[in-house]
Parts: sequence; C-alpha cells; structure tokens
Amino acid sequence: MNKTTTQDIMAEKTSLWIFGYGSLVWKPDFKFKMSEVGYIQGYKRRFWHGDNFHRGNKDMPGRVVTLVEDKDACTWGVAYEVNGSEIEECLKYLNMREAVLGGYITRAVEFFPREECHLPHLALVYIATCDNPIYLGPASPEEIAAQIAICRGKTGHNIEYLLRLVEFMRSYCPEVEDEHLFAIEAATLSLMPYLLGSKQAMSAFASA
Ligand SMILES: N[C@@H](CCC(=O)N[C@@H](CS)C(=O)NCC(=O)O)C(=O)O
Repeated sequence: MNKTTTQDIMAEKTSLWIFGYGSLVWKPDFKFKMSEVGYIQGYKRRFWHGDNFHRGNKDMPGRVVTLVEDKDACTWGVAYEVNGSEIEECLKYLNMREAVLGGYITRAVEFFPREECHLPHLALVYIATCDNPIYLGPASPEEIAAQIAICRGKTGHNIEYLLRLVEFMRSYCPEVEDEHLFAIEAATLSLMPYLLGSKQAMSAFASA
C-alpha cells in the first residue's frame, strides 16, 4: 500500500482532520466543525520530547508528549474536523504552535473513531522525531516526573500539561490503561509534598 502523505490529506479540500494526543486534546485553539474521541495504530505516546517554550525554557526544558512508532501500540486522543474554509488559518496557527515553537513535524495517520458506526479516516498528526534538537528521549517515570515537577514556560507549568492529559484520559478513555502516563502522574504527585514544603501546603494541594 502506498504510504499516505500529508499532501494526500491536503488534496481533500472539503475538510481536514487533525489528530491531537497531547495539549491538542484539551486546547485545540483553532476552529473546527466537529471532534471525536478515538485512536491511531502503530504509535505509542511518550513524554520524550523537550519543550523550551510552552512548558519550559532553554535552561530547564519541560517534557511534553510525542509519538514513537510501535506496531503493537495504539494511542488515544481527539480528531478534529476542520472546514475547508478554515484549513489555511488552522494550519498557519498549528505550524507556529507545533512546528516553529514545538519542533513537531506533520505525518498522515489513519484515525479510528471510538464510535464504530463512524468509518476510519485520514488525519494529520504532529510528531517530534528523535532527530529533533530538543528531543529528550526515554527516561524513567521518576526522572520524567522530577523534570515536570520543576519546569514551567510561557504557557504555564509542566504539571498542568501532565494533569490535563491525565484528566482527558480518565474522563474520555476510562477503559484505556496508559501505563506510561499514569506512572508519570503517580511519580509527579509523590513529589508534591517535597515541592510544596509545608504540611499546610500539602493538605491544601491534597484537597484541591
Ligand atoms: N502534537 C501533540 C502534542 C502537542 C503539544 O503538546 N504541543 C505543545 C508544543 S511543545 C503545545 O502546544 N503546548 C501548549 C501547551 O502546553 O498548553 C498533540 O497533538 O497534542
């Protein structure tokens, strides 16, 4: 089967589908006609990409997610359908947010909606590959948590990035066991008492 290219997707002028699996699941920030929860096959989501803008800086890059090829894996997220008339503005925005500021490149993937009555379709996805200058690569959940716990950037704290993705998966994909994500969540939350420093602050955090 010929490898589908982003040009193939762009050829369909009626609408364009964008698949989000990180901050795009909670903050698309572009106009779309509809969205649906589902998954892509052949990739696993990993906190292996650095971020020296949104959730970190040049001295202390945060950790954000990318996709790593794994033929036995699938990654859940949200696909957004963008109307033909909004495609140019959407891609211009995502190019700045994802490519220029985030170091991601685009790939074409097949998206499988959770609603089985909806047919699979092509979607554009933003991926940071290992040859990317700010790619950080594999690390233990504890090492990743230690980085997330202390980093922040122009858009906010790296912890917020982590917990919003956790909240999406627990709310919209409760049946999916994302071991990598939840191990990092547990390791990060275990650091909170030390980060917050005082019992009062810890109890405040616990009740938040
Ligand atoms: N490309 C992934 C990850 C996107 C992502 O997290 N990109 C970062 C750029 S490094 C971002 O937009 N961050 C905005 C934020 O942290 O709120 C997705 O489809 O969701």
